[in-house]
Amino acid sequence: MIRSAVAKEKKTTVPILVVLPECFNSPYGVKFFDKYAETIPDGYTSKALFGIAKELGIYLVAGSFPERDVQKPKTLYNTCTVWNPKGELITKHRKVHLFDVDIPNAITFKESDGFTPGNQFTIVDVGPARIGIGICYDIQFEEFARIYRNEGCNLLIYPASFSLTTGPLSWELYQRSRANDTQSFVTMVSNARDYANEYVAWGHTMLVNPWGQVVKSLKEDEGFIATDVDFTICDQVREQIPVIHQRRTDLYDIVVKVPIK
Ligand SMILES: NC(=O)CCC(=O)C(=O)O
Repeated sequence: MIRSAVAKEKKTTVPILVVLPECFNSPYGVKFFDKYAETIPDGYTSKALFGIAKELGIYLVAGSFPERDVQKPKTLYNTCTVWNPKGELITKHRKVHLFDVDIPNAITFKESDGFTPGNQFTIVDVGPARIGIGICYDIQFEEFARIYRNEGCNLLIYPASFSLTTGPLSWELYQRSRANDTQSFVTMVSNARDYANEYVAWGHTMLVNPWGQVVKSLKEDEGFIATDVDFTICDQVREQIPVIHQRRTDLYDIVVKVPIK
């Protein structure tokens, strides 16, 4: 839950943003995706999210759930929907990088056997926050986060469900790296750990600041983080260490190949 200290100081309405984890209405496993998939926005889960956002008057970055394509019902996406306080669907992000990995004696997962990848960047403005959205494995791709930074984002949100193999190695590392690379706040919001599931999530929901410091984090159990976020910290870091203006784009660059909405 994120509030703006700036808005509070100015005594304007304080936007409240709630973030849910990846695949929050379905087990995370290829064999489950088709069973749990719903069309957006007329499926059961969309209607519930619409109702909650409206009733509580919040912005809701609703983790993700399996989306069934309306035109091509066999096509499924891992999709994050974003709702405003009126209960309107303001945007959705389809996971761009699917979790296809093979680590011997640890984990083999082929998300692309169930989902089709999305093909776009997703940016949403909420009060002083310009939010770039990714889903879980999307965080491993630094160029993806860099594009959000170049587009002026100051908060990167990744609903997530890291594995028990990669979680201890890189869950915190990726968030601190992306926060440091982009001088932004970064959060990954995870499902709690549940050993009854075939895929056991790492947990450890976390918020990292633009200095790359962990602001708050949970352990593996169910829980939530509630905190104010002061985006002036972002401005300070960017002013004091102005790397964005010091890049040598005469030597290298990052190219976007799709229109950014
Ligand atoms: N749900 C996912 O995308 C898992 C990503 C993961 O565990 C990773 O290491 O990345």
